[in-house]
Amino acid sequence: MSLIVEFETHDVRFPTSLLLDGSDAMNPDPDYSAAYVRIATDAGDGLEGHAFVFTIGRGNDVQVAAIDALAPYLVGQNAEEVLADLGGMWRRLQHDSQLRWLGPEKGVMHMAIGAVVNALWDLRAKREGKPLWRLLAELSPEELVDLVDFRYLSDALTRDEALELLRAAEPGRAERIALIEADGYPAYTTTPGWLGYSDEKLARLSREAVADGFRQIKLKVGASLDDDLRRLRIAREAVGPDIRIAVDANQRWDVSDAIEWMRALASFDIAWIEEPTSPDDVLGHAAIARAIAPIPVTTGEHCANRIMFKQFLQARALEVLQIDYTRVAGVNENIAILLLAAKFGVRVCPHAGGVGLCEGVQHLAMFDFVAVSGTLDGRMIEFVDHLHEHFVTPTVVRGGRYLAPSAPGAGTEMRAESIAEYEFRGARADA
Ligand SMILES: C[C@H](O)[C@@H](O)CC(=O)C(=O)O
Repeated sequence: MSLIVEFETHDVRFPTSLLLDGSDAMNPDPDYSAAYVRIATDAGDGLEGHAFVFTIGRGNDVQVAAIDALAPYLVGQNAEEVLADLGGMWRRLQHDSQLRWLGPEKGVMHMAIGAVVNALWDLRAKREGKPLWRLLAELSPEELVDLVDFRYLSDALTRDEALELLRAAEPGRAERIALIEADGYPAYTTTPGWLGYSDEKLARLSREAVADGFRQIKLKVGASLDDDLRRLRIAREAVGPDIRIAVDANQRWDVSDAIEWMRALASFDIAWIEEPTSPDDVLGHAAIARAIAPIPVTTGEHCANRIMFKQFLQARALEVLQIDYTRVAGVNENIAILLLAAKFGVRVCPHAGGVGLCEGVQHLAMFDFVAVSGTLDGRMIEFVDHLHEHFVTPTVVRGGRYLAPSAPGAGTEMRAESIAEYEFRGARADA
């Protein structure tokens, strides 16, 4: 038996100068940051759980403080019992009445629970000697539904319906594991699309993306309609008619603006419009989806929890669902969201535009293919080409596809040298 004895956090911030000349319409100059947590036991095996919440800079100290507040729930606990019942641990943290008061189930405390849950999954996968996607994909349907809290979901997805979905997907698991290991998982890239890039850089990166095997690129939009029209002309010219171009407004518009703006861009054969308005506005997304059909509407990177995703699906307010590795309460909640998407027949294209998100979310997408949806149709994981060098097992994307991780763990362990170099020690910057 071993105990959880170490619970260590770090405020890690990567200056924007490392990244790009301005990011998107709502985050013009972000420092990519990680509110990082490391969990260790006294097992003496040298194995640790590492995870983080992705933030964009000045709020990272607040997020770290929220994670620190969870230490008393973990330190001193029997590690084997905790890792054997991660559904129970998630529900214990999520149902805690005092933690719920800081939510419920949204915001920095919800994401702090997610970081702790994800770090425990990283540790469990290391102990089992498997990449997380493989560990999850080999759990039985009964083990998988035990990970999920179906409270608030039963009007859309019951435990029995989830069991039925998972059992129906059991045949072919071995073949799909082999397929993922042989061919990887499709990716698309946002690398050409950041708002601060010159027209020349946009055209060059778009051509390079096609040469690298990507079949879809994504452009940030929403700052200026004239600029968006010009940039889409340049991108379409650079990639040709067969490569898909998605656009992302990062919550910039009101509903009527979104409809008007997207109608102006429709002639460029848009693959999807991402975050057209507030991530809390389910009915707004539904109105936009109806008005601009057949352009698909998508959201998810700021969707607070499985209950919000449920409503987006019930209202037919999105046609593509974008899970995010650190926005909700960890692997368990993301499994609930993947089951909801499968129930409603909605394709999942995970968000990954941030530090470490590619490394983490690839595991969930591969698990979904093997054990939940059983399909790759129209599905792809976002890829952004920065900061992977700071991870012990960085994402590998080749020929427009994520190669299946083989190293044990969740891929979310940062190199100690990077944490030391980019640990934020200053005073909190002026708001
Ligand atoms: C600030 C983040 O980089 C954000 O722009 C990422 C994002 O919206 C995406 O990758 O999509």
